[in-house]
Amino acid sequence: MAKTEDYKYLSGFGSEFATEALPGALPEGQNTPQVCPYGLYAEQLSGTAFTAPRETNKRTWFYRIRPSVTHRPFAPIKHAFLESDFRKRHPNPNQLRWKPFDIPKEETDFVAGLRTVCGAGDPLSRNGCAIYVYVCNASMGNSAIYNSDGDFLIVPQQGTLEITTEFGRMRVAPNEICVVQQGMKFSVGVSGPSRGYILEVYNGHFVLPNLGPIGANGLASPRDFLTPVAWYEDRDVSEYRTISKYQGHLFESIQDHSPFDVVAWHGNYVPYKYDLKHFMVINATAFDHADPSIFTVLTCPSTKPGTAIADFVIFPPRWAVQEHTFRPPYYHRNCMSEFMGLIFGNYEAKEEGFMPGGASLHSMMTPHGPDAQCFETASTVELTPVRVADGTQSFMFETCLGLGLTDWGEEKCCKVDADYYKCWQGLKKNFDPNWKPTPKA
Ligand SMILES: O=C(O)Cc1cc(O)ccc1O
Ligand SMILES: [Fe+2]
Repeated sequence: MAKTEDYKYLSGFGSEFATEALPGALPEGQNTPQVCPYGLYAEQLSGTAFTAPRETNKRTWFYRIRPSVTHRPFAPIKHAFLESDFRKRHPNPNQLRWKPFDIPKEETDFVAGLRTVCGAGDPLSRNGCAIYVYVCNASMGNSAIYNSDGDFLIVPQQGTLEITTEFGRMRVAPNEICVVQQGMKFSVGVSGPSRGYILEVYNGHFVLPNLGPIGANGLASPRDFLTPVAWYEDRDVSEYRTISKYQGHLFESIQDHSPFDVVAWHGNYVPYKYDLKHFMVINATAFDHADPSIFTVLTCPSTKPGTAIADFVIFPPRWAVQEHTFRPPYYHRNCMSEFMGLIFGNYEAKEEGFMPGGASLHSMMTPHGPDAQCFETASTVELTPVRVADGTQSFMFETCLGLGLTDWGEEKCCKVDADYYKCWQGLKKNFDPNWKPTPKA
């Protein structure tokens, strides 16, 4: 296990980075010299079409000990809980809540611990998204994975992930998130029972949301996104396994060395992490409840303006100060699908039942909102300035797509809380046709 001082990062979102683990390993003035410094091979990883507009064009140049192509053929491997057919089951429009997902007792690494909960679209036409939980307790050892289908946004809930990538090493603890984009090889180390959530997008890459009238600063700041510095190992082993998730299925190929042999790289197509405590919270300071989009950390846009394939939204600790206002989330019906998870603490609209390591899903147009207990309290409480969500962190993956559940998500996980709907049944009729406004003093 690497020590804390071994983790070094470059700061910036969408930046052009250049980093070398040996001095002079990056060629000067060109990408593909006839012979690269130190006898390295040049290899480009493209994250967008060669011809994508300059503003969105993403690629990185690796200088590595051997090119990635030195592997034996891919062979399919089975995984009981990965699914990419989101129309297999009959649709279920109900509000769903899951109790905390179990972490297996038997040895399970990050890949074996992936479970698809729900999703939309498909990776072949590069349209859609998928939501997973991971539950594991063992490091990946001499194996790595890359996702040919899309980008992974990983949200650890329990246990710190030590992620070795071709770019370098990142340590990602609960209350931090990381993004490992399409095609980037990574291997996950853990030091105990670990659990978290993953949002996968097939369409494109995550970007920071536009700030509009907020101005040039606010929400997640570009400088707080961290990308690892170059790190390599020159390690020959008899069997190193590289797994590709390709068209929703896993394939493995064997090679005789570690794929983490990139001595230097430069480019703007990179993995990154972000600590949620840096989020600069903006919210209503006079009255009413601001829509949760005000808490968007990252968004994967669709081609429809302002409409996301998926947003990653958090509910961070903050002050609530609104006057003459029902402060918790309002009751609503949304044209988008909302999947929520809880990293720690509790969520203001549901003090009970929604637990760390569990989840909820409120699908398109399915009504939801505060439970009966929350409504009673928030309708009568004195409206002094109060801290909300202190010591807590919940989040939402919100998508414009309809989400289909998997067998594991709806049944095999055995965590669906059949009593969820009851939390709203106690909402009373308070209507009084003779009601009169209280005279102002
Ligand atoms: O449903 C939820 O709990 C998420 C949510 C929070 C909020 O503050 C406003 C709308 C909304 O969907
Ligand atoms: Fe909602």
